[in-house]
Amino acid sequence: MPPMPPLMRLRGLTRRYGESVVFGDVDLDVHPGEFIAVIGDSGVGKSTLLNCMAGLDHWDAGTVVHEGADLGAMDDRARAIWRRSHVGFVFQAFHVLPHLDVAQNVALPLVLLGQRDDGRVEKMLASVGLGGMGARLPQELSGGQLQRVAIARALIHRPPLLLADEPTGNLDPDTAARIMDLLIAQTREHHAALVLVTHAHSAAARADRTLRLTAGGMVNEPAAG
Ligand SMILES: Nc1ncnc2c1ncn2[C@@H]1O[C@H](COP(=O)(O)OP(=O)(O)OP(=O)(O)O)[C@@H](O)[C@H]1O
Repeated sequence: MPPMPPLMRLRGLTRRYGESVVFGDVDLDVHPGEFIAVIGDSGVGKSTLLNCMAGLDHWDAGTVVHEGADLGAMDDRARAIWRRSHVGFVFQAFHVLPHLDVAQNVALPLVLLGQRDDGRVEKMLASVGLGGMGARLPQELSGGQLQRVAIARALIHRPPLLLADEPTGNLDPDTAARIMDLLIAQTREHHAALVLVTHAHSAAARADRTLRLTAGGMVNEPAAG
């Protein structure tokens, strides 16, 4: 059988600010359903790379291709439309909208895609441990609960690719461990690929593979132990 084509393929991806190269020559294949952890020194461009993969940032050389579609060839509008249906994004700072209640926050991707809820939001809230909390406002939630909302929102439209940028960075260690359990379990349940940027070795240890971003490209990080 021929090998499965990657969901997303990065080739020679390079990002500069003026004369200074943030990262260069990044090659990466993300396969359907796999969990990749990306680690690297502070400032090496992990968040920038993730934003490029989401089509939220631009790059200076190289390609990002998702299932044959070249993100670099799309204009901003086409990229936004692509992102809506194909990507879920979880940020360190939650990015939950304060004036919408929990259920409305989670339903947002469905609204943007013109899809019906069909009880999906309630089911999703229950599966992230927020059953019955749909009518609450974000200000009434803890940090861990806010990140559960963000995870539910990132997955509600069943995107094949979930990008998470330090999603537990603002949480205490116990809450962080529980949120990581949830993120991994939910990603697996939805058969999504997960690319996680993290400084936490405990989180990286749970990935199918760990890659280190360096100025010169992406290198395999040997498994610990
Ligand atoms: N507007 C800008 N102008 C110049 N350099 C910038 C700008 N924005 C970001 N940078 C630089 O780009 C680099 C990559 O930043 P990025 O946040 O992607 O790194 P990171 O690896 O995610 O860092 P951390 O682990 O600390 O979150 C940093 O060195 C940063 O100083």
